[in-house]
Amino acid sequence: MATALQENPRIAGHGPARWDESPILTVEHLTMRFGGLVAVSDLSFNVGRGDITALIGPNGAGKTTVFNCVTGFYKPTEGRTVMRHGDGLQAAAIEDVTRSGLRFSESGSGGVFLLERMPDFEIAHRARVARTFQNIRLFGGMTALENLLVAQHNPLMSASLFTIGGILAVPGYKQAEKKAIERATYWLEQVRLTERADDPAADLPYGAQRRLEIARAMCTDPLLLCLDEPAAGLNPRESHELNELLKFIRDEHGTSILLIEHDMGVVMEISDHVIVLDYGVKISDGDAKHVKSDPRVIAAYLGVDDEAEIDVPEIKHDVEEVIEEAEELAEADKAAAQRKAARAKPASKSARAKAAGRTGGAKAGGAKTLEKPATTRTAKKAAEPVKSEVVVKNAADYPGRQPHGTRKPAAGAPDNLTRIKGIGPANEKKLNALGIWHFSQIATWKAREVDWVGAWLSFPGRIEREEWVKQAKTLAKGGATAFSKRVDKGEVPTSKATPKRNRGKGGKA
Ligand SMILES: Nc1ncnc2c1ncn2[C@@H]1O[C@H](COP(=O)(O)OP(=O)(O)OP(=O)(O)O)[C@@H](O)[C@H]1O
Repeated sequence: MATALQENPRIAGHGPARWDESPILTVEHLTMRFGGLVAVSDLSFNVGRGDITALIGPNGAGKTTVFNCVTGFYKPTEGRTVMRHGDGLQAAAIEDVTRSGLRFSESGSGGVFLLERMPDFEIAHRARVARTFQNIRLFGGMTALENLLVAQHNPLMSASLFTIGGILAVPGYKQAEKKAIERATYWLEQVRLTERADDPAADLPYGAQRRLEIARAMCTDPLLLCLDEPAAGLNPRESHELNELLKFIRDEHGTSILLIEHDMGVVMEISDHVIVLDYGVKISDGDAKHVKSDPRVIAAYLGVDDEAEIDVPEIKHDVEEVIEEAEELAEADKAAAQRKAARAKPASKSARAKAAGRTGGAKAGGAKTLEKPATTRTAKKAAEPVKSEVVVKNAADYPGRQPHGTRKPAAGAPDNLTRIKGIGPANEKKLNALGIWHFSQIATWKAREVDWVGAWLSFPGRIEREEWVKQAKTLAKGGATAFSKRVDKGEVPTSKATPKRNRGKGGKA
């Protein structure tokens, strides 16, 4: 059987691996339905041999579903997933296996494996695809070393000839056991856990448990390592160490890596190839540089919680432009107000007396006078569409109507708009620049305002899909949504921490 190292064109000096020329994994027209829900729709992509490939996308985009299909945890509704050992596309061999109804064919150092036809244990041990999970799944009561030995259960069982050969310590078994311990020791060293080899896995710190999971997967000697959010919960130092570990696995062992990750720092730094999903559909596919500047990716990420981690110069430019316009306007208004004040005559005696009378009335009448009902004129004014205080130069270029915005938030404190699902920190900045600070403002938007904002933020339709207005109505009344509760619990990173005392009413941060 060829090792990953021998198969890696990067290491063999054949130049950089190109995922379409030398794919280790090919996903073709993959569709996964759960009842009426299409979690993944007609998805195709290649994972390059010896590459680190990242699968990214907003929450619910379908990433884990793809992983579950590739690793045999789900049987896809439609589509073909091919794992290749050995060089080249092996197109003829793949067609032969597909037609024959077999699950795989192996020849010498090569082989093609139709993963959708194989059970998960066979995908792991025969197709040599290993995985880790979003939630750590170590054997907590076993030591770190034992976890790595259990991962090698298969070769040990084969060596014992599936009999009591292990207990009798037949030579083949002894040799296999020695190899298993050597491999486990090697990987413990690589993930810097040698000192903790005899500690129960559950006693290890979180970051160490994540590394141990990767070590355990590597003990199965995979050609493709699938990692589901390996950086989740890691601090910046641990994330950096993870990057180094993954690059080491790729460069020194030639293992191809398919990675789901929300941490864009990790994705952009180490990925050779990035595939972006949104609502189960591929929206971008290329190297990190290409994907980072793809407008479809920017639009998709504008709506999610971790968008701040994406470097999107286009947004910065937009925001700066709008803020600049707003500042110019404010300056002009201030100058006009000063000119008007200078021109104004001092108030007449009768006007002063009238004003004094009103004040006196208020004092005498107490709350009744202070809570004077709105006049017909003010009520009428409130019903009319109000011209926004924040003027956008090209407002007319967008469909619909610019919503009313105010230069300053009421009572000096804006709401935490990122408590609305679909508004991330970058969007919040753009909305603030537009004078939108409060849930109550978004709650008043009608279809025309939604159209305008959708076009201005460059993602038509998204606001309706995410139901910003509905969420804003609930939040404006001091209620909470399932998403805002997750933000309040700190499960979703946002631009600012929501203090506990403010989580109820309005959720000001
Ligand atoms: N077993 C299942 N049964 C029903 N629906 C499911 C199942 N697994 C996933 N889904 C749905 O499929 C969609 C995609 O989910 P998936 O977990 O693949 O997304 P994801 O991109 O991995 O999200 P996240 O980044 O939040 O982990 C979601 O709408 C989810 O609710």
